[in-house]
Amino acid sequence: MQKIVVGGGARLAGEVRISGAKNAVLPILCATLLADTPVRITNVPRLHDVLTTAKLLAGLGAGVAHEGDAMTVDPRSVNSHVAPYELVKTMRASVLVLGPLLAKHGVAEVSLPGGCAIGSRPVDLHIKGLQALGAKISVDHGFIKASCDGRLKGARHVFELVSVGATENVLMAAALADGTTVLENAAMEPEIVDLADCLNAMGAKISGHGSARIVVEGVERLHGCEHAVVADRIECGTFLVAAAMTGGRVTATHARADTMDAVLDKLREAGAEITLETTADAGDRITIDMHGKRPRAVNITTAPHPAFPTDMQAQFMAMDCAADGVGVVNETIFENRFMHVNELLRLGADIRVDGHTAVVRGVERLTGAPVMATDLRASASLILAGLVAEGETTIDRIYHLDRGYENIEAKLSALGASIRRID
Ligand SMILES: CC(=O)N[C@H]1[C@@H](OP(=O)(O)OP(=O)(O)OC[C@H]2O[C@@H](n3ccc(=O)[nH]c3=O)[C@H](O)[C@@H]2O)O[C@H](CO)[C@@H](O)[C@@H]1O
Ligand SMILES: C=C(OP(=O)(O)O)C(=O)O
Repeated sequence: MQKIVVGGGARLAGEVRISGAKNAVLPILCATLLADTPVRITNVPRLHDVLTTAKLLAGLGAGVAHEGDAMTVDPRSVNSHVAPYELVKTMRASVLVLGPLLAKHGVAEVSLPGGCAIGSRPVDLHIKGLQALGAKISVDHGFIKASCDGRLKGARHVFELVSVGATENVLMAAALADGTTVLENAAMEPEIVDLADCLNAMGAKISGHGSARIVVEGVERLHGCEHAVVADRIECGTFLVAAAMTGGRVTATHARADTMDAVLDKLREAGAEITLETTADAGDRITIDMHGKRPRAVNITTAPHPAFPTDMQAQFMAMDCAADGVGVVNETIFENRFMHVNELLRLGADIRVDGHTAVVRGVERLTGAPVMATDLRASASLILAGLVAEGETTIDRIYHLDRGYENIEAKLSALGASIRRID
């Protein structure tokens, strides 16, 4: 099994190009099932999760073609409505074919995704939202079985909790429903905005996306379009934290600063100078300069967008481990998203966990050690800690990392990090 070896001590400097967002491209690829002509998606990151989604779509019968950073999906040949356990278990986002298959074909069978390392992750809110649009749904032998007579019907639906995936599934289904759907307490993440923008380019009539109230006037058909995936704010944040921890100066290009307010504010609080520049051909350029200083520890509380993202919690915890002072980290989204703590402790960190709160006392020096990645962002946090630890840190189970980071070792090497992949 492959591992990543990180040597500590280099101060990062240079430019890094940010890829398209994993959490935007996955729902968008599922949304292509709603169209009746081919959809071309660009700025597609090369990620394992994208390959899994391509396999899932091909398994449903869609034509899928890759060409550089573009993917074209032809949904006209779809002839199955089953998302099998083998694919869903490796990628939870597979459940996002439920709404599109149901709305377009009137029937869908999707394996229950189950939990994962970060928590139990139920899909009850997806099911309730689709039922509000008139779907008949049962859970049987580990599968969600959904059907509807004719078109789904527009309705007003209030989500009990803010859920990114449930908002996406119901939004996609509502796009082809008969009548108007109003979604209240909807998630406001930038990836939802990107999905809605893509659906609108396909002919949908969606407004209010990016707010907690989304209005969807259902249409009878959606057509192909070309859409460029929004920049990955979590990948970008991860590189900015790497620069902050190493006292470096790094410019992230092709980024979207307006999706990253909470993260940029916390980096400023940690002592970083942040400069933003909008360009015509390279998106936003976000420069972080620590002027060689060690970061100050910061407190963070994760919450739905626009608050601090749970997907950046592990990386900021890694920063606090090596920072000056004490940082308190509150995780309010997932019940079990502290799996990285025990691995960070192996590198010499000082962390006390009490329920959903971790108190992190920055230490002068972390020390390299063999560690194990437990989930995607935990893997990233271990790389970050390794960048400032004395000696070498070897990270096992890096397949998690390949789900969501495109070429992370090449991008970090280009910034001067000592990092390599070994078999
Ligand atoms: C592919 C993708 O975009 N993944 C992101 C998405 O995951 P995902 O869409 O799975 O996360 P949700 O926003 O749905 O989860 C938020 C909370 O709601 C709970 N919940 C969710 C659905 C449901 O039916 N019932 C329920 O109780 C979850 O257990 C969790 O506690 O948003 C998360 C929160 O920003 C991110 O960490 C993930 O990176
Ligand atoms: C938790 C994440 O992804 P997923 O929902 O695909 O597991 C993530 O991107 O950090």
